[in-house]
Amino acid sequence: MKICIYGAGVIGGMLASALVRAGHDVSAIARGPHLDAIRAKGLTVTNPKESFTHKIAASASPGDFGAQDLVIIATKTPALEEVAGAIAPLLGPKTMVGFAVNGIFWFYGDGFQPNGVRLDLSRLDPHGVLHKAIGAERALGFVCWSGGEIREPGVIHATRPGGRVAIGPALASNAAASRKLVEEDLKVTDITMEAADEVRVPMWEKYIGVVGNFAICTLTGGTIGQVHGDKGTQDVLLAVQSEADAVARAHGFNNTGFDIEKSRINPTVSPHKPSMLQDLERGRRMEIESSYLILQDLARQAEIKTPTLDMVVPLLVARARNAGSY
Ligand SMILES: NC(=O)C1=CN([C@@H]2O[C@H](COP(=O)(O)OP(=O)(O)OC[C@H]3O[C@@H](n4cnc5c(N)ncnc54)[C@H](OP(=O)(O)O)[C@@H]3O)[C@@H](O)[C@H]2O)C=CC1
Ligand SMILES: CC(C)(CO)C(=O)C(=O)O
Repeated sequence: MKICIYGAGVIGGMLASALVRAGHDVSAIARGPHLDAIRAKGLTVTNPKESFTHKIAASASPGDFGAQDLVIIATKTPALEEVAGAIAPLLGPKTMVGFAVNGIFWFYGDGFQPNGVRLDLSRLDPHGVLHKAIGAERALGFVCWSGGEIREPGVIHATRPGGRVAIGPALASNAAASRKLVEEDLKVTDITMEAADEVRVPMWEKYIGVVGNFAICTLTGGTIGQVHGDKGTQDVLLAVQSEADAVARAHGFNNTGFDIEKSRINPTVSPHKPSMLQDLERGRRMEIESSYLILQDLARQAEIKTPTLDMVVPLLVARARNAGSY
């Protein structure tokens, strides 16, 4: 397949490497020193056990590549509007577009209406450019559990080998096409790729699992292991996760897998700093809208009380603003 990775950072780079190894014709949209390094030395993706370097076509300009079978957008969400403005050359009539991003998908409310809740997700596509330039008809969610960091331009380090990605369509009418893509066409073996007919299920599962870590690691500067290792910070992060779980339940997602007692008994010992904290430390824009403000919106729309979130979010917004990251 002809696959373009739009934003070959941590997640985009890991996916690009797995897709090259599965035999696909992979190109990457990148920019700055990262682009220069990929062009000069190839894209290197390492993990504690392996290292792969791939010579792939890379450019800052989508016009260099033409229509693709699949485009996977793996930028941070604040860049999505800009990506929507530039993506046209990569799109043919049958191109599917995957969104490998954390948080609530911008298309969450397309073809989905929970009983009794009036959804308004306009915050995630304020000028409607994602709907106009890409559209829910060709959109797929890629929910990624792998983590890592850009070690230096051109070099991505994954915390561990393998990983898990759940892939599913924005619209239920595309479930069969999406399942075929995952189960027959992608042929990725190094990462576990699962087809999800309703991608909102793994979206909530992942989101509820990280929404507490993101905020508390970012506010404290600690790793996931550190914030879980302290009962006080763990209590706060689990309270945020419980509130997110309540919103998911109000939308009919009753089995996200979140269990407050299990989360407490098995604290994560990960030395990973979540991507949001990495963004803060590197002065990059943070995913405040798609990971936090939207959750408050959804909670209010569903009349769910979120007292912990309502204390944590203003602190996070202030932290991000003071660092120039929001
Ligand atoms: N990092 C992680 O461990 C994980 C991240 N995620 C999620 O995955 C998504 C992607 O995150 P991550 O991989 O960390 O992101 P990164 O910041 O590592 O990578 C994004 C890349 O896209 C580039 N980019 C952004 N806009 C453009 C543009 N207009 N043209 C060309 N290149 C562009 C960035 O360049 P530049 O640096 O110049 O902006 C950067 O190299 C996020 O939603 C994140 O929350 C999910 C699981 C784990
Ligand atoms: C790797 C993981 C799960 C850690 O919270 C993540 O999603 C991130 O850092 O963005």
